[in-house]
Amino acid sequence: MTSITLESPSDASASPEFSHKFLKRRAVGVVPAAFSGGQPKRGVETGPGHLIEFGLLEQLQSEDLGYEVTLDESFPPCDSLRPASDPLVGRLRNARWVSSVSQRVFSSVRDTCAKGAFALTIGGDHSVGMGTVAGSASVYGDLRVVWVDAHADINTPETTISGNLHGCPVSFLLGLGGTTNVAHFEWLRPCLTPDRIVYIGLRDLDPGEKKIIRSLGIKAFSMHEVDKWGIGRVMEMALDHIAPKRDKPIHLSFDVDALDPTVIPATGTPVRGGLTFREGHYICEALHETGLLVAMDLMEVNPLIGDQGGLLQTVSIGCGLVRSALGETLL
Ligand SMILES: NC(=[NH2+])NCCC[C@H](N)C(=O)O
Ligand SMILES: [Mn+2]
Ligand SMILES: [Mn+2]
Repeated sequence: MTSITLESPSDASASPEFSHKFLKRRAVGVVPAAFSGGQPKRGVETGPGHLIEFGLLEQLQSEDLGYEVTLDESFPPCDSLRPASDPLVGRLRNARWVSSVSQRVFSSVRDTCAKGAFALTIGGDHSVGMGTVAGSASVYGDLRVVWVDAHADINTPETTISGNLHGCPVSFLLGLGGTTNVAHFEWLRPCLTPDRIVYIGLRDLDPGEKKIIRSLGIKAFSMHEVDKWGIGRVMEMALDHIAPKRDKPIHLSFDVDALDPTVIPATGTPVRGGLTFREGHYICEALHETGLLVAMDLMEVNPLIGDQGGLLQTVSIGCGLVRSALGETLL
């Protein structure tokens, strides 16, 4: 991995108080997953650039947070890995392209985790979630996943209606419904079990996805449960499910469309009735507090959706979610 290390504030290295159950260093490795091939709307591949331009990396290095930040600068531009021909694989669109980019994300996340640093992936569409989670799981065998999303992204090659792979990464991670035999994805082996993932924020599932979640007994807190219990109880119950003794490494895969479209307008598949600004931040804060969080994805920021004001709001809130997951507090 070619990468640059941005200069850190001088006092950052001198943070002897850094204590984390799994990370070895106060360091973040950032993968700018500039990719749109998992869905049809262009623009989402420029999400990482906008987040970085808004100052995300500097914010993580700031005096307040003090991380050593390394950007994977060699991450290829969106279209450079696009194959000349990418015929449908069954119903799946851009399978070859999604596979090669996800594999690239996989290596970068794996390398960051292997160094004991926090792996932050910014996207980019959520199809590469198969690479991020596979990458952290390859280092942390006992990984748990918190998937925050309006969607379950658990369609299989058989259940998908759209054929868009950003609706499928979880089924690949679990090895469901023929995913282990899809052309081009030979590199990806199942690395998760249904009891090790929990969903928060769901509200727009395809019929086949509901069946899968019910039949596998996957723990899911839809917006109904968030309304019923409040986000505080939901986070306690979610953690009790995946890490009752609070001793397992956790990967947070955060699709910004989990938040309400009034909060996050610049995203490709908005669904009304979503999480509030504070609920989104609370999820990140509560996960940071566990001292178990080893990786985060912030996905589906699409700067081409909506107006300039909505873009600025989306990007600034996106950065805030990452800062919360990395320890920013209100007091
Ligand atoms: N990462 C996302 N925004 N996923 C949206 C998926 C929508 C729909 N369930 C599909 O499979 O096409
Ligand atoms: Mn989504
Ligand atoms: Mn998603």
